[in-house]
Amino acid sequence: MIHAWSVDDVRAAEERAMAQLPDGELMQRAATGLAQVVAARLPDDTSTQPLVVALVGGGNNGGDALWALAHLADLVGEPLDLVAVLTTETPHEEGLRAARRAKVEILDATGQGSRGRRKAEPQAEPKGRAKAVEALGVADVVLDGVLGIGGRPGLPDLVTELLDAVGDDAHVIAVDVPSGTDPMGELVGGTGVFADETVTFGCAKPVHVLGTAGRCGMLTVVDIGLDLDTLPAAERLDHDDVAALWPTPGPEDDKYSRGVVGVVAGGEVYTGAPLLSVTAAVCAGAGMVRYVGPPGPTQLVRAEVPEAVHGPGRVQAWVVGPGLDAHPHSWDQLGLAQVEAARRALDSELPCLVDAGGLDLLDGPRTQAGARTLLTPHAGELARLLARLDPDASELDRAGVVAEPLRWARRAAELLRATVLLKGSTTYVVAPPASGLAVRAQADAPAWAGTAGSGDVLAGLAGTLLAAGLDPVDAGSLAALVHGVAAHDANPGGPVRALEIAQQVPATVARLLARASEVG
Ligand SMILES: NC(=O)C1=CN([C@@H]2O[C@H](COP(=O)(O)OP(=O)(O)OC[C@H]3O[C@@H](n4cnc5c(N)ncnc54)[C@H](O)[C@@H]3O)[C@@H](O)[C@H]2O)[C@@H](O)CC1
Ligand SMILES: [K+]
Repeated sequence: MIHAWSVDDVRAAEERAMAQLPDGELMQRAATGLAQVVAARLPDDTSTQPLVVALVGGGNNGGDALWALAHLADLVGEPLDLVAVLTTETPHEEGLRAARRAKVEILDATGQGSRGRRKAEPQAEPKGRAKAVEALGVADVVLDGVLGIGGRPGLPDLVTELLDAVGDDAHVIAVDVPSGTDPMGELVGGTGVFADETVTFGCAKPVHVLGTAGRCGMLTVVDIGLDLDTLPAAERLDHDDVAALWPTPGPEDDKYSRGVVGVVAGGEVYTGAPLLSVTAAVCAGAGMVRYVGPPGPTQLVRAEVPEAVHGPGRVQAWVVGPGLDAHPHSWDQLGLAQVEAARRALDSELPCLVDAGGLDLLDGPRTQAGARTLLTPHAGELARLLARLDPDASELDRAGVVAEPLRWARRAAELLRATVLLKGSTTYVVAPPASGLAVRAQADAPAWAGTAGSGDVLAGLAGTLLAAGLDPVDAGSLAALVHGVAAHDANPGGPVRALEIAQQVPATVARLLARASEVG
C-alpha cells in the first residue's frame, strides 16, 4: 500500500527534522537522492554528451533542482551538459551559487537578463529564453523544479511556453510534485506537468496517489529522515495487498461462514444488471448468492447462474440497486414489490452496498445507526444525489463532481454517514470525515472497462467482500483493484465486456493471491 501524508503534516515533520539537523541538510539529502535518480536515467549511448535541463522556480523546489544539477556534475564523472533555466527572478541563492560553481549553464528565461537587472528591450524575446527553448527541445532529461508542495494549481504562461518546447524523447522528472498540480490532489484537471517519473522526498503526498497520480508517472520516494507521526491522508492499494485482505476460506469454513450476499437488483425492465451483479458475486467466491427480484430477471439468473438461490432469506450483506427502478408506476405491482424488498434491506442492520437506483431511495443516513454502508455512485449519480439532498449543492452537476471528486464524495459521506465509492478512471473510497480514515484511490482499470454493466459487476464484487466481513473501505478499494485488474487480464489492450470482467475474477484473484507466495 502506498501511504501519502498531507502537505501540512509533511511541513511539520520537516520542521521537526530541521530543528535537529545542520542548516540545509534536508535539502542536501533531497538533492543528492534526486541527482542519483537522474544519473541512472542518462542515456547509455556514450557517443553524444548527455544534456540535462532543469526548469527552476523561485521556491525550495527550484533549490532542489539547482543543487541536484550541482551534485550531478560530481556524481557522474563523465562529461555532461547541464543547464538551469530560471523561470523566476529570485532563484534559490545558495542553489544558484552551487550550480555556477559546478559549471552549470544558467539561462534566464524571465526577460530580466540576470537577477535584478531591468529589461533593456521589453518587447524583444530575451536571449536566455530562446536558448532555453532550444536546449529543452534536445534535452535527454528535463527536471521540473518549478513548483513543489508550496505550489498552487496552475502554471505561469512562461512555464507553459517552456514546457511546450520539451522534446518528445526527453525523460521528464518532476521534483517532488509535477508543477501546476494541486499537491493535495483535490483539484484534478487544469494545466500542469505530465511527468514520466516523480522523485519525492520523505513520503508520498496526496497528489501522488489521488486522481492526479497519472501526471506523476513512476514514483520514487527518497528517504530524507522525516518522522511522520500522524495518520496518512490518502492511500492506494497495490497488487501485493490483495493476499492480506482477500477473504480466503480455510478448511473449517462453509458457505455461511464465508458470507451469503443478497442482491436486490433490476426488475422487469432492467434484467441484465442483476445477472451481472450475481455473476460477479459468484465469481468473487461468495459462500452463497441470493437473488431477490421479479420473474423476468429471476428466470434469466436461474438459466445463467445455477449457483444462485432465489427469494428473500438470510444474508450477511445486501447489494441494493443495480438496474433498480426506484419509482415504478403505481400499477406496476412487480416493480413496487421490488422497491419494497430494497427498502427492507436498507432498513435492516446488515451491511448494504447501495448502487444506481438504490441511491434514489436514500433520503438521509440509514435508519439503523452504525449499519455498514457503501454507496457506489458514478459522478452523475453523485451529483444527482447531492443536488436532491444537500441544499448547498442544488446546482451540482456531473462536471462539478469530476472537477472536485473528493470534495463531493466527502460531502455525501458526511451527509449520509456512509462510505462513498465514487467510480471513475480514478475510483475514490471515502469514509465519513469523522472516522479520520485516509481516502483510498484506485486507478487499476484500463479505459476499456468504462462500459455499461461494468458498475454492476463492481457492485457484486464489493458486496461479496462486505458479506465476508470486510469493512466498507477495504471492501470498496479491494473490489475496485480486482475489478480493474480483471478487466485488464480479460483482454489486455482491447475492448472488454462487463460479463467477461466478472468471469475473469476467479483467475485474477488466484494470480494476485499467488503473488504473496512468490514475493514472500
Ligand atoms: N522544507 C524542507 O525542508 C524541504 C523542502 N524541500 C523542497 O521544497 C519544496 C517546497 O518549497 P517551498 O515551500 O519553497 O515551495 P515551492 O518550491 O513549491 O514554491 C512556492 C513558491 O511559488 C509560488 N507559487 C505557488 N504557486 C504558484 C503558481 N501556480 N504560479 C506561480 N507561482 C506560484 C509561491 O508564492 C511560493 O513563492 C518541496 O516541494 C521540496 O521540493 C526539499 O528540499 C526537502 C526539504
Ligand atoms: K516540481
